[in-house]
Amino acid sequence: MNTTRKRFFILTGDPGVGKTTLTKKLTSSIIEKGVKASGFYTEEVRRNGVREGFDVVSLDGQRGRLARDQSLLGGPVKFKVGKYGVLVDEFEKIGLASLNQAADQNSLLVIDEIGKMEFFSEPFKKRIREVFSGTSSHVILASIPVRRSDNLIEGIRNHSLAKVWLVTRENRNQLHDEIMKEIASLLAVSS
Ligand SMILES: Nc1ncnc2c1ncn2[C@@H]1O[C@H](COP(=O)(O)OP(=O)(O)OP(=O)(O)O)[C@@H](O)[C@H]1O
Repeated sequence: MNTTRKRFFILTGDPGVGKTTLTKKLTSSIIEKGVKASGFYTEEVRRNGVREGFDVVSLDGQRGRLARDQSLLGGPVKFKVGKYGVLVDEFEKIGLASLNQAADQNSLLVIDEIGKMEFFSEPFKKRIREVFSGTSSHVILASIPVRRSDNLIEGIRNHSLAKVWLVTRENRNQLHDEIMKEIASLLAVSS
């Protein structure tokens, strides 16, 4: 693989705009081409229309709790984002572990998302620094929040190997084909 070609595909956009949905569609399309993929998604958890929190789901199908409304967690909560308590241990067991299993060269690493909740995990931050150091040969599909200016996230956004797409309600249905073309060309599979 050409080592200077952009291979960090980054989605950003407002909360709820469709980054996870797009990431899932792209990942399925890429796996269908026979490319190996690992990593995780974060998914909203709703009950009777009310958001209770978020789950972390690895590409190999394991699911854990990333965060829950604090009222649902008995006892004191160490890590909080708004009304949610973040379950760092559960995130590490599923999300971080899925990045550590990352397969060989030319495989896809899915990281949805790199945000405030996930950053309560120091080992996750360390792993993120490693995978974006440019020394591994993974193709990365990741999402980052649009409004957060953390040094590590800014470093990813401005990385010479990164290409960033702003996902909006207007473009979210077109982006799949555009991004798929780039990833397919990089991995030498048909789009
Ligand atoms: N292309 C689409 N067409 C119709 N509905 C969509 C589309 N993409 C996402 N949605 C809906 O919008 C909601 C939020 O989508 P999604 O979870 O993918 O957003 P997100 O940007 O990942 O959110 P978050 O910032 O919370 O991670 C979901 O209910 C999903 O079904």
